[in-house]
Amino acid sequence: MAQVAIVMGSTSDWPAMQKTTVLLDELGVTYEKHIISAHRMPQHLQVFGQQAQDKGLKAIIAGAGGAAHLPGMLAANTLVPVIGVPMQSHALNGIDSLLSIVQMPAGIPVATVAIGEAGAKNAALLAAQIIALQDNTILEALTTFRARQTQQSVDSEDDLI
Ligand SMILES: Nc1c(C(=O)O)ncn1[C@@H]1O[C@H](COP(=O)(O)O)[C@@H](O)[C@H]1O
Repeated sequence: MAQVAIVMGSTSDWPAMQKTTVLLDELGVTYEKHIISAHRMPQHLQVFGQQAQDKGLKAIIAGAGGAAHLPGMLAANTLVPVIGVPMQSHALNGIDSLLSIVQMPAGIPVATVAIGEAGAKNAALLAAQIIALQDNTILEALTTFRARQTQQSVDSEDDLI
């Protein structure tokens, strides 16, 4: 049983969304991956959302680009927290994706992260932090991750010439 679902509107989102899996693997968070488009697969989306809680999912990471309705429509169909990742689009550089995801009407929240790969990485960390509220193993993995990240930043000073 996976703790997190990574959902994206298209396989073209995978290069950025794959960044989530690297971090989830590192932290020991289990996940499943799906292509589900609110536009192209509306019935699939509804069924997936309605089954998410019973499957035991603790968070859903949803990446979409352009008119990015996927995260909001998933959130409308479940009480599992949804983290939306705006994909970098060609036409508008991801501003379209960002605004589509972040500007949810009051009542149906989507936790929105930054555009592209940085957002995908933070989505994984945020999902892990949600799970860590009730899972000490993931809490320890996050603590180690933070400590290592801090040390790398401290050490990076030595690279300055
Ligand atoms: N935003 C959505 C949705 C949706 O929100 O339902 N479904 C696909 N897409 C997005 O369309 C972009 C182009 O997709 P294609 O590359 O398949 O044409 C992708 O970034 C995808 O997330």
